[in-house]
Amino acid sequence: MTDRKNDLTDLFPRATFDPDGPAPRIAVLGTGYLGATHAVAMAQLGMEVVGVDTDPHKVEMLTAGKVPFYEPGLPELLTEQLATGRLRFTTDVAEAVGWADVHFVCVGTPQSKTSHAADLRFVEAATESIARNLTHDALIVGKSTVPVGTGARLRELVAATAPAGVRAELVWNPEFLREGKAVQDTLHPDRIVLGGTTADSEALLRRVYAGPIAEGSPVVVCDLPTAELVKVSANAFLATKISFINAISGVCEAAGADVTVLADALGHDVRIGRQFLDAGLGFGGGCLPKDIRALMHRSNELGAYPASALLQQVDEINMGQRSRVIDLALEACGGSVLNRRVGVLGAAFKPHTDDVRDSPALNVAAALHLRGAQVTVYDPQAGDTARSSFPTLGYATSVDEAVEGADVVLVLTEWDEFVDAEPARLAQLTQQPSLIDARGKLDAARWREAGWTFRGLGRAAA
Ligand SMILES: NC(=O)C1=CN([C@@H]2O[C@H](COP(=O)(O)OP(=O)(O)OC[C@H]3O[C@@H](n4cnc5c(N)ncnc54)[C@H](O)[C@@H]3O)[C@@H](O)[C@H]2O)C=CC1
Ligand SMILES: O=C(O)[C@H]1O[C@H](OP(=O)(O)OP(=O)(O)OC[C@H]2O[C@@H](n3ccc(=O)[nH]c3=O)[C@H](O)[C@@H]2O)[C@H](O)[C@@H](O)[C@@H]1O
Repeated sequence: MTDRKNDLTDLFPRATFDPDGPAPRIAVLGTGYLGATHAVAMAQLGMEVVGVDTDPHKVEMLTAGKVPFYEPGLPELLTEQLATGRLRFTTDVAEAVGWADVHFVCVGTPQSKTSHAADLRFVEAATESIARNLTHDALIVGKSTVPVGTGARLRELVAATAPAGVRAELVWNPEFLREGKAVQDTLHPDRIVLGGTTADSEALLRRVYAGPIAEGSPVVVCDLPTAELVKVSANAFLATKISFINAISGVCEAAGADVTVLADALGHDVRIGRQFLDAGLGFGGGCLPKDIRALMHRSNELGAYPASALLQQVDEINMGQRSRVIDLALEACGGSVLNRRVGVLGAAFKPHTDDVRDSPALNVAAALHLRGAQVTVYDPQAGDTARSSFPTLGYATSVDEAVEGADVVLVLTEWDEFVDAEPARLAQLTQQPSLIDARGKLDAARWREAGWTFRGLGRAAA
């Protein structure tokens, strides 16, 4: 780190208006999936960065060059950026805030324990801790996903908390990265949304994102509520697209049509597009489910009932897919899974991550376990995270071990390892070769030829 003395009076304007002056120093509060990626990416873009977390274990790991979760490409970039001396991690928020010019808020906004609303305690605490520790003019940038209206309330908090004489602006710059592709999405975003900026803060953020902007990422400058709503609307639209195809998959099943071929045909229409039309077990993860529920809740608060009614249906259709897979498993075992061996392939909420937050796969596995099945789960990356969330399930360290002696095998996350598995060899390991493909990615003909009874969502039974 260079030892640059902070100028308590003009640092913010200097960083904004002088393109040849020192690049703004960045603090990133919260070093989870979003924040760790963001901190590393900001260093990669050439800025000096400090990542701050209240969890000393995470800070220790990141400082040692270890990413506390599985995200392809991130460990290599972390190691590279630590070596430049531009990137460091700390639990000392006062030191980090006193040092930085731009403070990104990347802490969690989980679903509240008692309602569909977002729990904003972490965002409030992080923003308050920034405002309280400011020693010079600074920009606070919200990146966490929040209900519309949050930024306006946080501005009041900052105004009430920041030391007298310090100029602190608060803006919203939501994040759209996908887990599994987080590095790529952060460095090459589809768009950069800047909400509630002044000319100064817009210029400063354009400087922070100069790399992606030069590469063509479009910048949308808007007011604070629009920026907050763009984020949750994007997730709500993606969720709606998935629930739409899952609703149609039910019609396909009843009518003897094939939902995968149908989705391909729909996707050729550029107005529709093929992405997010994979029918199956539905969406899970740390974001889509809680974000549509938070938007449902906020729409109700605002009296915007059509939005909440629509999202209620999207949520119900999505949760219904989990029940449909449980029903298929019961059916495959003759009506009851009591004392039956169930091999579960997949625990993560999607491939290329070890994230099991609201994972449909683990939800189905746990439901079958509750009905008396002996469930053995295998996931190439999410075994440890799954075990700590659902310690009562059985865990295997290979596909073979999970399939061994199974009465039915369920593919619940579409890892390549499962899609490319050898059906003939695996059939020999089972009690009876019975398979449920809940993600629609397996080649049914290949598995049937190898002797498997193959069932999937959205395709007629053979
Ligand atoms: N996970 C993802 O792919 C994306 C997440 N988001 C949004 O980003 C936000 C964060 O999500 P994740 O990174 O997944 O959550 P996470 O739970 O992985 O990370 C949050 C981190 O914040 C830390 N933290 C809590 N309070 C703090 C404080 N006062 N000061 C410093 N650190 C604090 C926690 O210890 C934790 O490490 C959420 O609003 C989420 O909806 C947005 C886009 C993508
Ligand atoms: O706000 C967030 O945190 C992020 O949420 C999602 O990203 P992510 O949760 O990483 O995962 P997605 O790739 O969107 O998948 C979400 C879920 O939908 C499921 N899905 C996806 C696509 C599809 O066609 N069908 C389907 O069931 C996946 O299996 C997974 O469970 C959004 O795609 C990101 O843009 C957003 O930034």
